[in-house]
Amino acid sequence: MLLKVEDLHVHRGNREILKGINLEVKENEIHAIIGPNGAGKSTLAYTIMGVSGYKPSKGRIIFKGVDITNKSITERARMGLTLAWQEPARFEGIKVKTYLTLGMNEKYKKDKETMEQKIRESLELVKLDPDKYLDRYVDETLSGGERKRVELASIICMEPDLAILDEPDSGIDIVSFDEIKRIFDYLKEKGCSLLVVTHREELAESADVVSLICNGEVIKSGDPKEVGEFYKKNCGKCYKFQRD
Ligand SMILES: Nc1ncnc2c1ncn2[C@@H]1O[C@H](COP(=O)(O)OP(=O)(O)OP(=O)(O)O)[C@@H](O)[C@H]1O
Repeated sequence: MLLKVEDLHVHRGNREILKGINLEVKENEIHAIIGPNGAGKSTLAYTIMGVSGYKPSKGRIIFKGVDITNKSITERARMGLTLAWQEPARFEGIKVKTYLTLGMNEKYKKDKETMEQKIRESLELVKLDPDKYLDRYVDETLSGGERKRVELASIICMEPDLAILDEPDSGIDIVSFDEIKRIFDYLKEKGCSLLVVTHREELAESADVVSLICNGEVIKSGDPKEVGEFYKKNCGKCYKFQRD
């Protein structure tokens, strides 16, 4: 098992947001997380990554057999875990090509040609013309959607063991399901696992496993179609779907 989340409890302020989450992600698995607004999906993503302010009050996070619950975000990143934020970050003074090189998987860093080829390939996959974007800066001169595409390109260059993607397609204009699916398939083929928070039904249905989170708990996990149908049928009817 690549990732094991055991009985995870997380508080924000004095509210308990995650109330005993159990979740498993296998090697080379695309695992989607679905659920209503405010269910705790992003909180789970940030807690797994170890973002400051998201320290569990109870439970454990095991990654590649190692308990990472108390490890820093940098240590987790070094172990092969990465997170793409819902809101893409800005990096003043850093060009797209530099940004993509910074996190690049060592295996592509052996020579300049291999590096350049990988950078170009990643930009093409996220539908940004390399000739136009390589020398742009990753700051507010790029639109939010463009930065989000650059962030996806950086994950393609990085090929982490597990990428946590928080709504990878939100804010991206006319990104078709096929486009994002192609990126996922590419990463899977390279041996990455993905934990994807999404509101997009077709994206969740194309995953290997879907977990439904409501009110800080995993309500159902398993076959994408089954979990998706359960969600549609029950959303709004069950007390579990109501927020505190
Ligand atoms: N600092 C905080 N203090 C209190 N409550 C918080 C704090 N931060 C977040 N929350 C609450 O935690 C709950 C879970 O938020 P989270 O962003 O994880 O939900 P989500 O499932 O990702 O929602 P969405 O689908 O809208 O992105 C929300 O109700 C939110 O208001």
